[in-house]
Amino acid sequence: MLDIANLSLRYGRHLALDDVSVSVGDQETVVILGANGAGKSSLLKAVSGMVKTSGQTAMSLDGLSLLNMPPHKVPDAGIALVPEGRGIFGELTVDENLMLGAHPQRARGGEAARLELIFDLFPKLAERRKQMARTMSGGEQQMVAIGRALMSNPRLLMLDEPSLGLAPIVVTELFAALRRIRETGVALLLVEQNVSISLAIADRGYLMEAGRIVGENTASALMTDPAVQQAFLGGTTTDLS
Ligand SMILES: Nc1ncnc2c1ncn2[C@@H]1O[C@H](COP(=O)(O)OP(=O)(O)OP(=O)(O)O)[C@@H](O)[C@H]1O
Repeated sequence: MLDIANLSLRYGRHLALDDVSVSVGDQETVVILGANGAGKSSLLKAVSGMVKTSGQTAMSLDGLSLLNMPPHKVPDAGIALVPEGRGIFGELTVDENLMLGAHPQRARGGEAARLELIFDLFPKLAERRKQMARTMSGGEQQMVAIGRALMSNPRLLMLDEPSLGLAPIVVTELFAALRRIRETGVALLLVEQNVSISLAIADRGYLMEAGRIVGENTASALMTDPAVQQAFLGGTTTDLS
């Protein structure tokens, strides 16, 4: 579904992404693993049209080229991003934040059904619909950010470090919701440093280092890969079943 080939990206003289090729199949969950500064956020920003690529980059969703697509058109193509830091509007209520996600043409008419799905996934939001977002906990704000992305009726949901700064029990709750979202048929492209829990919901994963893809395998193979264990996991795994 999402095909990225030979993606290169520069910030001035700094080559942040170097010949990166990544794909996400229909309804597939794919995780990009890598240390700080590896280029993970830049990859998601490139797909969202928020940064310009260079070189021989090819990027498409079901054959529709994403290169040169204006960023505000990307949600119309069926791609939603939950950015690092969430990007929600603190002075707006939960409902207002959610409705901001419903602007693409593909989301029109389905707002009520999507709200129902979101409140089923995150009952805490249903109880706090009129609450100002800035007064909510970090975990609840992340739920608002994911909910807002779902309001756009995406085929591909991209998440940039959704677990960042959250307590383990909240992370477990969020990832259980992500697993349910994937069961609704939405493909997920997940950038994470919490390797254990992200591999637990993923089909496949890529390892990224200094702007390059240095490994790729099924999630189960990566989970037991000694190199991954040593670099990220400290010998532990998470069971979400
Ligand atoms: N706007 C920018 N201008 C200049 N350099 C940037 C910019 N954004 C990112 N970089 C650099 O590009 C590299 C990749 O950054 P990126 O944020 O994509 O990495 P990351 O893997 O997501 O890291 P993190 O987990 O810390 O967010 C880093 O060296 C970073 O300093």
